[in-house]
Amino acid sequence: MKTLLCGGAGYIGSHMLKWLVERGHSVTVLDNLSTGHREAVQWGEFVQADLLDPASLESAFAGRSFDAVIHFCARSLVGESVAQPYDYYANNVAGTLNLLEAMKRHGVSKLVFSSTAAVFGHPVQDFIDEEHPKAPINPYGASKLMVERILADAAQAHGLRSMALRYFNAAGASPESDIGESHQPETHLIPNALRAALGTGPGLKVFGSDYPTPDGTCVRDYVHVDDLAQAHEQALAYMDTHEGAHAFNLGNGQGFSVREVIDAASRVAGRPVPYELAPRRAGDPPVLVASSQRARAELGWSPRYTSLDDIIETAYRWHRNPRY
Ligand SMILES: NC(=O)c1ccc[n+]([C@@H]2O[C@H](COP(=O)([O-])OP(=O)(O)OC[C@H]3O[C@@H](n4cnc5c(N)ncnc54)[C@H](O)[C@@H]3O)[C@@H](O)[C@H]2O)c1
Ligand SMILES: O=c1ccn([C@@H]2O[C@H](COP(=O)(O)OP(=O)(O)O[C@H]3O[C@H](CO)[C@H](O)[C@H](O)[C@H]3O)[C@@H](O)[C@H]2O)c(=O)[nH]1
Repeated sequence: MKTLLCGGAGYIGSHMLKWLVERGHSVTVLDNLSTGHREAVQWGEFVQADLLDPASLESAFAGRSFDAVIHFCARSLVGESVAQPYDYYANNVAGTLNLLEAMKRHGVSKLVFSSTAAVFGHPVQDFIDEEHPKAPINPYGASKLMVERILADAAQAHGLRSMALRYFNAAGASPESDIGESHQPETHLIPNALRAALGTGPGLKVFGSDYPTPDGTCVRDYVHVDDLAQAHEQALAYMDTHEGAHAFNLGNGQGFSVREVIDAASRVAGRPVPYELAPRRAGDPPVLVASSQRARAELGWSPRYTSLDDIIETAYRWHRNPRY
């Protein structure tokens, strides 16, 4: 199978790339390297192009044929999206429209799209399933929900088959430590906790300790990047037999508080995570935990990393000696 992997130089995209190539897929990566790393594209073919530049986008399609596109490209910092909404709607919505138009021109009719738990906004139930109301509370989540709606319209108008996969908190790294998470600036909890423990980053700030949760800190559902990669491969197969636009929530179904993550990171690193309590970060819901029953039932998805310590262990191995 020939796949165009947009955003394949990024954190989740590079794990997808490795996963697909190891399973015999032929992959072309398209990335503008705005937040991704050329060093992360260690397999397949690389085309430097920007979704906002139709001519460069065209160069990725020209002379190649693809069975499907997997689309990870996005600006994805919640706080930044509040401050710079135009940039977020331009990159995440207009960029995706350019991609959809190129796919239509070149007869590619299957898409897997990176959506997010942020499409739900404040949860109204403990386990968020696909039927949960979608009421994003920031431009990042709104931009992803707009794309989901465009995909539903594209199915009806153009027969596009699509799978929106809504990740909860992607975490961990390839067990071989050849690729891993390297965002600049790093805003995610697990890398920041590990870098604080290793002394390669500043002390961790715990954003909020007065939330209505058992220990006062936010609760999240951490899912390993390789388990996400497996779901994407299953999503590609699902579209062979299913028309239309579909959406699936992807998480482990278990929530861990920031304090529990700090304890786990300390256990894994064998040393304490230096931290201080800090004010709440704008836009953080207290609890986000997935129900992934639909993905389990319909895709046959079954995450292999169910222990938080095991997930953090793979991240720790990467952060001890990051290659980029
Ligand atoms: N990391 C998470 O926990 C998480 C959770 C939910 C959803 N997501 C979504 O998953 C996707 C990947 O997330 P990530 O953490 O790997 O992010 P990332 O920033 O590491 O990867 C995104 C990649 O897309 C590229 N890119 C961005 N805009 C582009 C453009 N206009 N043209 C070409 N390339 C472009 C970047 O250079 C980067 O390599 C994003 O769409 C994000 O919104 C991530
Ligand atoms: O240095 C830090 C970093 C994070 N946190 C806290 O740790 C929790 C997890 O934060 P992350 O930044 O690791 O993850 P988010 O839940 O904010 O973000 C994830 O979910 C979002 C949707 O809600 C987006 O999809 C985003 O791309 C994805 O990484 C939050 O309560 C946050 O306040 C800290 O206390 N200190």
